[in-house]
Amino acid sequence: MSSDAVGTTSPISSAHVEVARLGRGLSTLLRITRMNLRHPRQVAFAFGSTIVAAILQILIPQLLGRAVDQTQIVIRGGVMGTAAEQTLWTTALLLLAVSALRGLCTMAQNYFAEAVGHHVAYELRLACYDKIQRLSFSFHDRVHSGDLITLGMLDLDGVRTYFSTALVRLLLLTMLIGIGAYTMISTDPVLGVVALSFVPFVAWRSSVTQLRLRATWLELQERLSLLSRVMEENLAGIRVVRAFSAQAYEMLKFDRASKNALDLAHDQVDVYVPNTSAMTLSFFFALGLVLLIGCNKLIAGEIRVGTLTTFLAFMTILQMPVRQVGLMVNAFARASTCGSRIFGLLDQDITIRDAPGARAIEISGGTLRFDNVSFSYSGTGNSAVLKNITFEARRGETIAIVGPPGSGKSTMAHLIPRFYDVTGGTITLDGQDIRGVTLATLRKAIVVVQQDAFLFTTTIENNIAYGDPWAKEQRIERASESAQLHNYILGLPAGYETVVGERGVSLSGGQRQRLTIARTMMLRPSIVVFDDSTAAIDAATEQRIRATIRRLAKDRVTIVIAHRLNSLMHADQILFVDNGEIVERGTHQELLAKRGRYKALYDLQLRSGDDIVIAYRGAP
Ligand SMILES: Nc1ncnc2c1ncn2[C@@H]1O[C@H](COP(=O)(O)OP(=O)(O)OP(=O)(O)O)[C@@H](O)[C@H]1O
Repeated sequence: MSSDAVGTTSPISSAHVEVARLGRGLSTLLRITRMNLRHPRQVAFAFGSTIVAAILQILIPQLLGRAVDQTQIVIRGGVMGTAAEQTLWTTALLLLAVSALRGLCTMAQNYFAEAVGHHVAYELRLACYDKIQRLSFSFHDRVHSGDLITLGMLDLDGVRTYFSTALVRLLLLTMLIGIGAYTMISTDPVLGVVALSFVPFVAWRSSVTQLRLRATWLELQERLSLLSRVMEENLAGIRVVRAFSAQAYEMLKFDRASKNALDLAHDQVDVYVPNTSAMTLSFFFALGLVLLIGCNKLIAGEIRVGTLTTFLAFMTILQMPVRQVGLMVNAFARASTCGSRIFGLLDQDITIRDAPGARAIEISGGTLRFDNVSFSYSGTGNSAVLKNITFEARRGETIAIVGPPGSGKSTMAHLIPRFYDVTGGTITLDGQDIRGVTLATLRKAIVVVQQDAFLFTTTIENNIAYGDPWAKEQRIERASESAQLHNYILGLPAGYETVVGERGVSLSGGQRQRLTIARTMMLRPSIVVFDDSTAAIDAATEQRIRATIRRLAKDRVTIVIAHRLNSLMHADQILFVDNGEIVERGTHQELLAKRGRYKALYDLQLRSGDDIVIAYRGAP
């Protein structure tokens, strides 16, 4: 048990953890900064316009002070007054020009800073999407798709805003506070210190507020992600929900998740409101003190009205940036957390990939061989799902796999296109270990027709031609004919142009299956695995598809996984799998003659109405 778990963490070890976390945070920020710097022109324009905007902003209080002094001289009148009137006009025009120019510079700063952020977000979005396409199935088994969507939306936004709200703001605040403090203290040290007295307090409270809000914000993100997961699952399983009349239960689940998010939103208000008031109070307190001391100094003739005006204007100008120190600190912290999550995904090891020097697969005889194959999802020898599987299938042969639910049939199918890698033994295709050939050529040669028929939200034609988008119309039609779908499609008002999928025409389970079979037939694979893919099809249609599959099986290896024995009786070899092992093998006749598990299942299926699972258990 770790020391953390028993609550005896030593201060030294927790300090190490903190240092390690800080190191990781810094390296993440450096990595994001490097990505920003890959856009040097926009970065230079953003920083350049920030520097000019800051200098112009600092000029404004000084021009105001001068204008007030000149106004006093004008009011006094006389020759001096007439001369001052001219200068006052110049100062006023200068003030206008400086303000306008500062506005333009701030616009340029925002424009270029946002542009840098958006470019970086675009690059990261593509990199993440590309990585998700290539990551192994074992990764997708572990990570919920809702979490990946959160990563794509919220975390990317945290990195996108890093340049504008952290780096550019750091430069702006350093210049404004630094030059502002220097100008005020060098003009009048006492008044300068009093005027700046609110800065440390506001900067501190603003940082604390933002960091506390951030902690709750992260928690809120977790809770919102849970909320979207609940919603996603509800929508995906809407038929199950309705069938079980579980709306009230689902509503309760959603309400609970929603309430959790609401509680946290209340906590955020509790942090935000008192701290904002304290910051405002401290600013006005400092402003009052400056007025009090400034007026005394004015009466004593130590400073001019213009100087006091400059101080008050400086304070007003500084107030906003100082309050934003917290936003800046938060932007650094947010970018560090969001960035580390994104880089965590990008740095994921792709376990299933081309081996160094992998070559394109060469199909000659088209012989598939499992040699003493074992497999476990955890990657270790423990809890093996498959044990010592050995069989061979030659071109033109059909191998059928049958066995109780959970016995490992689909797992066997998933090992052939390397959705997972074997943990022991080898799988070869024409003598080439499938781990030594390129994945792209392997997966063109081997296609698995899955149990759940997934369709994209596009036309029937595009769905069928998914593996070969440039295929000619006749080929698409031939594929759908062989899947017994052509006549049905012609009967639809838009024919092959009918949009299917989530927002399109609904197809029945059987029609969806036939469409995926047509999609597979387009690829002309050397090995095709039908993973219980005719389960949702009525017996008559299944028989017609089976005839087609048999015709197609002539020049390829066909593997059929099915529970209905009439789908696989014709196979050249039937493997009866139980608990990850082949317990019986042979042709239909041979297996019947053995009078073992297969025969028991066959007898049961002859007597319609019995439960298939009883037969699996009731082996003689
Ligand atoms: N992605 C996965 N991660 C971990 N374990 C898994 C995964 N997929 C399947 N399993 C486990 O592996 C075992 C074999 O599953 P598999 O899907 O291969 O069985 P099957 O014979 O095809 O079952 P069915 O006939 O119900 O489709 C089961 O115990 C299952 O729980």
